[in-house]
Amino acid sequence: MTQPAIETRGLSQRFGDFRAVEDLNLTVAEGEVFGFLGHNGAGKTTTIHMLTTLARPASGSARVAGHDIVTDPLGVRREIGYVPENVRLYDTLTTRENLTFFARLSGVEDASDRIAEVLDFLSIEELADRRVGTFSKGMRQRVGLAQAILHRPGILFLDEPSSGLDPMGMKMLRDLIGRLNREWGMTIFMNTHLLSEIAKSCTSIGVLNHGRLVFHDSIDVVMKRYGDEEALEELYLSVVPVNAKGEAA
Ligand SMILES: Nc1ncnc2c1ncn2[C@@H]1O[C@H](COP(=O)(O)OP(=O)(O)OP(=O)(O)O)[C@@H](O)[C@H]1O
Repeated sequence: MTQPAIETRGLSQRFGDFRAVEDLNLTVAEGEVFGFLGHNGAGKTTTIHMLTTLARPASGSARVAGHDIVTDPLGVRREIGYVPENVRLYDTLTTRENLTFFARLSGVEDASDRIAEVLDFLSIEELADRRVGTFSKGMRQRVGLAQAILHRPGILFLDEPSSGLDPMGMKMLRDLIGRLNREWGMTIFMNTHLLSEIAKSCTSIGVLNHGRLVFHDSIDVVMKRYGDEEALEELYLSVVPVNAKGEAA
């Protein structure tokens, strides 16, 4: 059996007395498109920060591509790509200059060939020699995605990739995620608020409520049990109770 792409055991994060992620036990198999769902402040970004080694957990452990996030963070970083919700780029540089800079930083060999390949894959050749400072959210996100996949990572983390995109941008992003998964064999871990995106893109889903995993199953099982996309909402509301103010309780 192949090792899981991601495996966490009792993974927890605290900020002072506040428990942002509590005792997370989660396995994501290789080749999955995993959708991580939850209300604002549920702990999704905090989880991604731990798994991408940007933050050290308070307790518990996790392995990403077989590497321990605490004892072997460089091993993890070599195997992953990460697109944060707000992609950080050098606004005065062009797309190509940004990508060249990041390629050098992460030791990518044959940087110019790799850059040409990702520009072509993402259909953004026309953005190559333009400064990114003037780009729309969707354009910036594609440059962020280009940066994240330059070294052909096995696992790609996306934090709220659909946020701020128009319907066309969302469709384009969904197609790209599908192609990265099918054609490049990437495992995708995606934080999202959007049930519709989960239904269209994901092979499995997890639901986080106030830092705790309250549901995890394959999309096939969910669809069989709940029928359609609307029923996903029913599932979500059944595992994340809502208080009188309409907030996750
Ligand atoms: N550095 C920090 N210091 C203190 N509290 C933090 C810190 N980072 C996150 N938090 C808190 O931890 C909780 C989880 O935040 P997180 O950003 O992980 O949520 P999220 O599920 O990604 O939400 P959103 O969908 O709004 O991005 C929130 O209550 C947040 O305010």
